[in-house]
Amino acid sequence: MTLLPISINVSGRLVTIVGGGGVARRKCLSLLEAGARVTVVAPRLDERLMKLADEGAICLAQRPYADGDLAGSVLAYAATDDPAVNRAVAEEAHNRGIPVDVTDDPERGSFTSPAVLRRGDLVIAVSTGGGAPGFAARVRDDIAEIIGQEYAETLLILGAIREKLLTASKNAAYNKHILHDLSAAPLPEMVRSRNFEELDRTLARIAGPDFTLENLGFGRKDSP
Ligand SMILES: C[C@@]1(CC(=O)O)c2cc3[nH]c(cc4nc(cc5[nH]c(cc(n2)[C@H]1CCC(=O)O)[C@@](C)(CC(=O)O)[C@@H]5CCC(=O)O)C(CC(=O)O)=C4CCC(=O)O)c(CCC(=O)O)c3CC(=O)O
Ligand SMILES: NC(=O)C1=CN([C@@H]2O[C@H](COP(=O)(O)OP(=O)(O)OC[C@H]3O[C@@H](n4cnc5c(N)ncnc54)[C@H](O)[C@@H]3O)[C@@H](O)[C@H]2O)C=CC1
Repeated sequence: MTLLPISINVSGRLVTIVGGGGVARRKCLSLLEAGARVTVVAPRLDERLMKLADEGAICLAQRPYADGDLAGSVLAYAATDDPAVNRAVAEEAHNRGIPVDVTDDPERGSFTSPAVLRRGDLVIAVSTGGGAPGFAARVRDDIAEIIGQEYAETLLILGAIREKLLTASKNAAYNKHILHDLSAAPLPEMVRSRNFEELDRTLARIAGPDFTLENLGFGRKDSP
């Protein structure tokens, strides 16, 4: 399958997961990380999901799926161990125009879940189009060896520079040129080695003398 990767904002929105086993748990934890309001419909619950329901972190309908359960959801997951139930969930989702991940039958669904690496706001998602999900996780782990926490810190710095640049000057071509050069510079390497003097010199050279870590609101020694 050739799929289109997109990044969806589910913050504060309702997402329904039908099924409450290990697969549902994995989807649920990613959804909570992204700030979704999650409802799980399943007669039998994984221990972790049960605990989340007890804590009020998710809503629970502890019963078999019934047509209509997807009302008001922006996304749906069919994650039961019963293919007929997953098909019924897929059908309701398609009828309502709700994107659905059919976890046992990707061709029937409208999206699949990638293996995800998060470094702060930096998100790296790996998909094999359903070909070999375990391999997607392995590729994600390989990337994690290369892309460390310094990329999250670099992103914070670049975000602050971008905001300052965009407020200071409306010259889009000039800003684009600076941001391009900053993105290409070895900033993550400098952050990793805590070489903040060189980082400051590089920022000043590319963006201008005002662009020091201190001026951007980052304390020196513990920056950013
Ligand atoms: C289509 C998709 C639908 C979806 O769920 O979205 C799907 C479907 C299926 N997965 C199956 C098996 C496994 N899935 C994993 C793991 C993950 N599966 C994920 C996604 C996806 N799995 C979507 C495609 C993603 C893509 O290809 O890009 C990950 C990446 C993300 C996530 O789940 O959030 C997560 C890694 C999470 C992490 O580590 O962070 C492992 C490894 C393990 O468990 O350790 C195994 C066993 C090894 C193997 O089979 O490879 C089976 C057979 C079930 C059976 O045999 O009964 C089906 C059904 C079928 O293939 O038809
Ligand atoms: N996408 C993925 O990453 C993977 C997908 N799978 C597929 O996902 C399915 C689920 O896997 P697990 O979570 O490990 O299974 P599991 O056996 O741990 O959980 C199944 C869940 O489905 C619920 N369920 C059964 N009938 C239901 C109904 N009528 N309405 C609502 N809920 C119902 C059960 O109460 C239980 O909570 C498997 O059948 C397999 O095909 C399996 C492994 C990985």
